[in-house]
Amino acid sequence: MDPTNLPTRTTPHWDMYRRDMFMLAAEQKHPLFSTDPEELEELAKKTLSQGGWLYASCNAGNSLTHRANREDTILIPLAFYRQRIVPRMLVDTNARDTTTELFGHKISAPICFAPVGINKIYHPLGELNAAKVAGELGLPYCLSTAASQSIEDVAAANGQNAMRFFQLYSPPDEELMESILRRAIDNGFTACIWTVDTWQLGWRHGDVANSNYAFYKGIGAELGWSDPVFQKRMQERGLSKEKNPVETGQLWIDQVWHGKAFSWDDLPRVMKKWKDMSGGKPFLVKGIQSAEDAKKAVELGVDGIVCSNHAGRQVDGAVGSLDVLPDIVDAVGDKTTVLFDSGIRGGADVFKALALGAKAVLVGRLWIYGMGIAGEAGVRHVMRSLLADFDILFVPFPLTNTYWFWNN
Ligand SMILES: Cc1cc2nc3c(=O)[nH]c(=O)nc-3n(C[C@H](O)[C@H](O)[C@H](O)COP(=O)(O)O)c2cc1C
Ligand SMILES: O=C(O)C(=O)c1ccccc1
Repeated sequence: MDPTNLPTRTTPHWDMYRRDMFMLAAEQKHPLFSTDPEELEELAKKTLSQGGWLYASCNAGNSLTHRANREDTILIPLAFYRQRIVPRMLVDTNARDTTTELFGHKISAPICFAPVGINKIYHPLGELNAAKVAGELGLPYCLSTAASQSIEDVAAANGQNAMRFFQLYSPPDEELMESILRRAIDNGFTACIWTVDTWQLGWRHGDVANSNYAFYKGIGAELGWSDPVFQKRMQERGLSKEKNPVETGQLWIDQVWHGKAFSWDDLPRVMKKWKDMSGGKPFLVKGIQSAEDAKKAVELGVDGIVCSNHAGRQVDGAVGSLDVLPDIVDAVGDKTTVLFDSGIRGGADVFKALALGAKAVLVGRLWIYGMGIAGEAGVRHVMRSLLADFDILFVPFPLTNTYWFWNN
């Protein structure tokens, strides 16, 4: 195929990445690394530090939930493997356009960067790599409370007009919570995503066996170290970041991620705080896997839910996230914005989640591995590959309602 002869479109140009790949072939060069997710994983395993690889790849227990997110078995086809697309031909797809709106913001595709903590274990610049690429591609970026770069630096890397969310692990210390929310709001974070499935970490054998908890060694406390209220808390204990990086790192993690489970009664309080402080910006809960919980969250007034099982890292033996999406969409899809994550590895997966009713998806491990392999360029490569892959399958969505699907 003549790479200069691809159809031209106005926005966005995801298929340009296909052209870039063709051009490499013409120049006898190769892409940065394979775009096949399985090979990506293999390469990440070889390239990342042992701790980085373990932390990104470990799942709860026997990985049953992680596998349920994607895997087929002969007897019980599950999740992404069960859902199949029925391709239809000779539909005019030349005018396809992946842009969509999320909470009033135009984004260039229904794909967001999932919140991921302690990115410095993958690359010295950590979160800045992903925030920058997200801004550049016009995709929402979500910053984790357990980040290893500050709110301010991430916002600057993400860019002025970029859409960014703040993922909250809520500290019981109200003054501290207000302070981090204030900084997020002042730095242009337009929605709060409260994660409710990780009051404590899942039991991940690889991490347990290797004592692989970087946040307990002083990585992942950047939001605290750069926070005036947390700085006060350090001083009260006679600690400083410079002299006591490990203790203050532990103090931060113990504060924000205290192992104390909140309940539904806490939701209105946390949401009200964000709403009052931000002038009513969207508040979402992340980690919902049942229609009943989705209904409860909607009754309490959330603006959105993230149907997610944390990539299978929390409850071993839980249902596949895609398998529960239809029930959740059925229960609340007309009342709230339903986002989806856990197990997205390619364009067809994004397509399936959207076809089952998600408004957009979040992606985690794909770009983590890309970052671990090749920093900012690795994130860009993985995400442009995902977009190019999605673009091929994408047809304007009114059409998809009529013909996209086969399952069971
Ligand atoms: C290494 C790693 C760290 C994560 N850290 C966070 C976090 O700090 N906060 C959060 O809400 N979710 C966190 N998650 C979950 C992701 O936001 C997301 O739900 C999940 O990765 C999506 O599945 P995928 O990786 O298969 O795309 C983390 C996931 C991974 C793999
Ligand atoms: O590991 C995780 O899944 C996660 O959510 C997390 C929480 C705290 C620090 C780093 C990551």
